[in-house]
Amino acid sequence: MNQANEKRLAGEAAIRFVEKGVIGVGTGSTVNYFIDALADVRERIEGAVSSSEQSTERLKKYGIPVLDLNAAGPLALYVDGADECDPHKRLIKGGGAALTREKIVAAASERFVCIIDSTKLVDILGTFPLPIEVIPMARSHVAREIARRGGQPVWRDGTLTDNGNWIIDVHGWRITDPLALEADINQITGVVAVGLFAKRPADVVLVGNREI
Ligand SMILES: O=C[C@H](O)[C@H](O)[C@H](O)COP(=O)(O)O
Repeated sequence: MNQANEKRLAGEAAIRFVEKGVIGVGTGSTVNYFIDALADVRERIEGAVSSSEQSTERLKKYGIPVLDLNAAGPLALYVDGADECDPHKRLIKGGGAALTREKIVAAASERFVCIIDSTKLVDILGTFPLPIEVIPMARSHVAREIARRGGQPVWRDGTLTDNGNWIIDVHGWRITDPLALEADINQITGVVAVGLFAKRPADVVLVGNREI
């Protein structure tokens, strides 16, 4: 099966987790399939909290109300894609630069259903360069701190996040202890968020329509 087909199946399969209330919605090409399927059951839900301007636009196109997280309160369900997923459901995210808002909505949600195609499954995280959102003036400082830890930082030149910040992608890390690395990077001054989801991994992973 091709990659796009697996993404579509995963997006559609996630609908079975949707109950009434407000749904947390992630970002990316796989989530776009979820939003398309969500449109068919929009009568069932009150609305969505979105993790990006991109997803907000798509949700609104279908007439799905987009709510502010502060107004919505804790969410029962968050559905999002990932760039890599290890056997413990820990993830690398942020290939689309939406990692910070994604982390916030995931943290505020009781259940995180991650939708991916099979190319995203790995034994050890790190083949996909690890995205880090940084305050622009801290870019060089954070890059030096990353290099000191053995990573190769590459500025994603031309990308501005929805929060007005920049992205550094870290190449060359074989992430054997994702929890420790996430905590360590979060301590670097100027880092807004790191695209490692180890403290808050997914609860359910759908690879195509197969739950693992
Ligand atoms: O910032 C983007 C997100 O973390 C996406 O969920 C991730 O990049 C996966 O995207 P896609 O479903 O397009 O492969």
